[in-house]
Amino acid sequence: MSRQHHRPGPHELGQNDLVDRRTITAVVALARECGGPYVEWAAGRGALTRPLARIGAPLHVVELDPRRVAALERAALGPHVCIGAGDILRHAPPAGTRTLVANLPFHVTTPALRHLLRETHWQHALLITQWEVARKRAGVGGATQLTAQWWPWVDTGLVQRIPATAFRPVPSVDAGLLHLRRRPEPLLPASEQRDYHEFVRRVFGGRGRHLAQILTGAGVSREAANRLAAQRRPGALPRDLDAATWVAAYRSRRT
Ligand SMILES: C[S@@+](CC[C@H](N)C(=O)[O-])C[C@H]1O[C@@H](n2cnc3c(N)ncnc32)[C@H](O)[C@@H]1O
Repeated sequence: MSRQHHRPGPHELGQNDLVDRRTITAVVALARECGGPYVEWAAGRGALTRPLARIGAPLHVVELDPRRVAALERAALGPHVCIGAGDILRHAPPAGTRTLVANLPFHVTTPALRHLLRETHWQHALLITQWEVARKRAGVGGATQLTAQWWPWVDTGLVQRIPATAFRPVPSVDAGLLHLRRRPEPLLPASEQRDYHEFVRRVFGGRGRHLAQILTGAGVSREAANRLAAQRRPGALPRDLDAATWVAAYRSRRT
């Protein structure tokens, strides 16, 4: 078959569907708490879509696989549910969206997360990702550059571990439920996003034997770098900083 006519199969599309009732109930209960209108990315066969639709708030659904889209349309979930065929990496949640829910296809987790963080029309995102990804993104046991870059605007929390047996086909690793919340009161103004992102990139890419040296190399005053490093455990690295310390370090740059 030519590349042009290649139709990705279930594995390539990351079609590990949720089948565990308890997990579905927990995700939808949290979505209900966060409130609608809703967007669901990567809706699949509708394991989450159906109970989300029953909440009754507007629900905008995106799925790439045309067969799955057609099946969701046939399910006639109600006039408040809009089923869209499309790529989540290109989808912009409509203005007014409160909560975005996604059991993310594992192969696009990081690009989907990057894309989501750049989108502004959502307040909560409930994301199912591989367990290690969920832990890292939530800053458990060390934060990633991407998490640190968005922390002043988006708070992250790890809700629960989801065993691999909750999916069909069963993936090779467990998953986790990640909760991103847009901070009602950001720790930095949006106008500083670009400078702050660059600062975090410099710190993560910086050289130095210890944290104070790395921070100084990224432009933090020596005094502030020593003070912030002294508040962490010995041997701490940039990934060990929390949101408040990142902001304090950014604000302590030499002018
Ligand atoms: C892990 S399954 C989740 C399905 C369903 N939400 C569930 O929880 O059972 C991921 C779904 O994303 C779809 N998908 C894969 N890549 C996609 C993309 N780039 N944009 C939209 N959907 C995609 C797959 O076809 C699959 O239905």
